[in-house]
Amino acid sequence: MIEVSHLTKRYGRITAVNDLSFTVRSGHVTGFLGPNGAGKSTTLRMILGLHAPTGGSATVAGRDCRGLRRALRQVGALLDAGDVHGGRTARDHLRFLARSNAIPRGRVDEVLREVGLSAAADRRVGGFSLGMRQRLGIAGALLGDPPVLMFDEPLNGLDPEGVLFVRGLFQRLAHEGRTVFVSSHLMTEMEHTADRLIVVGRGELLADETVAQFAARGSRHAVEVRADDPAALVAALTAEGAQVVQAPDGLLTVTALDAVAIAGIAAARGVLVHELATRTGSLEQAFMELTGTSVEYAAGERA
Ligand SMILES: Nc1ncnc2c1ncn2[C@@H]1O[C@H](COP(=O)(O)OP(=O)(O)OP(=O)(O)O)[C@@H](O)[C@H]1O
Repeated sequence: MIEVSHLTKRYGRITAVNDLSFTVRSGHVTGFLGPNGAGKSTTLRMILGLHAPTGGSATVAGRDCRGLRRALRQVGALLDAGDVHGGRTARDHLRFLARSNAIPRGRVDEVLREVGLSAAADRRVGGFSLGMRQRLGIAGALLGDPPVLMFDEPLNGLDPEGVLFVRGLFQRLAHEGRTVFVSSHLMTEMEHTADRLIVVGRGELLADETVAQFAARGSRHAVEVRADDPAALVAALTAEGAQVVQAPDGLLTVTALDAVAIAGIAAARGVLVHELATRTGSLEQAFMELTGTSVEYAAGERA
């Protein structure tokens, strides 16, 4: 279990993480989702004890990771797949990690096999593709057989086979009762990877729920309506509790009432409906709606 309590990190005037509190449970794959610059990497680094928080605390299995000895046995992490000495072979890199964490040498070949890198074990990491580096990083996280695992954007650079493989691996680790915490800035990646989600924007918590609960936000229906007297229809629908947005061309987007109810209300008021269409939002839309005001860098944004 990972517990984050009122965690805050400031870099000068920038607040990267702001009073963040959440719990990551064992036995689940939990997605850590947020747009670029939302503070995910900074949070992961603080959980691992690599950065000191400005305020608050983070613990793994009840313990502060700062100064933890043989840390890879408690928590395995992939933070930056590029952070490996390119001149070393994959096997040498893992042997070095194993030695410094008092992990038996035999474990190196086991994890290489587990991530599908046995055939490349004696090749220099400098010649690895991004996907191979990700696999090597995952092997490093698995090395100490830890109960808690954290991965920062692990699906970056993986081909479709690699993505499926990693998803299967995360599910298996969770079924074994481990805590699996996976960051991403793409909802589409997390949709089939995680079963719980912690969503952040501008360093603050926006949602902490199951993927199914999050999906319920995404599947909220909106009904688009065109009518001969939009103003009268807006008044009638709003009186029935609907939320209505009117576009300059008269198109009404209605939420909180379904198409049948809207047609009935229009008929009762003698308003003629020309067009009535139900639109279903995607999970990606729900994510964008939730994080829309917290995106640090948006297309078309002026400095
Ligand atoms: N060492 C640092 N010095 C100054 N600002 C920093 C530092 N590290 C991070 N930041 C800032 O803190 C904020 C959060 O960054 P962070 O890398 O944690 O976000 P992220 O959610 O991981 O983003 P991404 O998905 O782009 O990796 C950003 O505004 C970033 O510019």
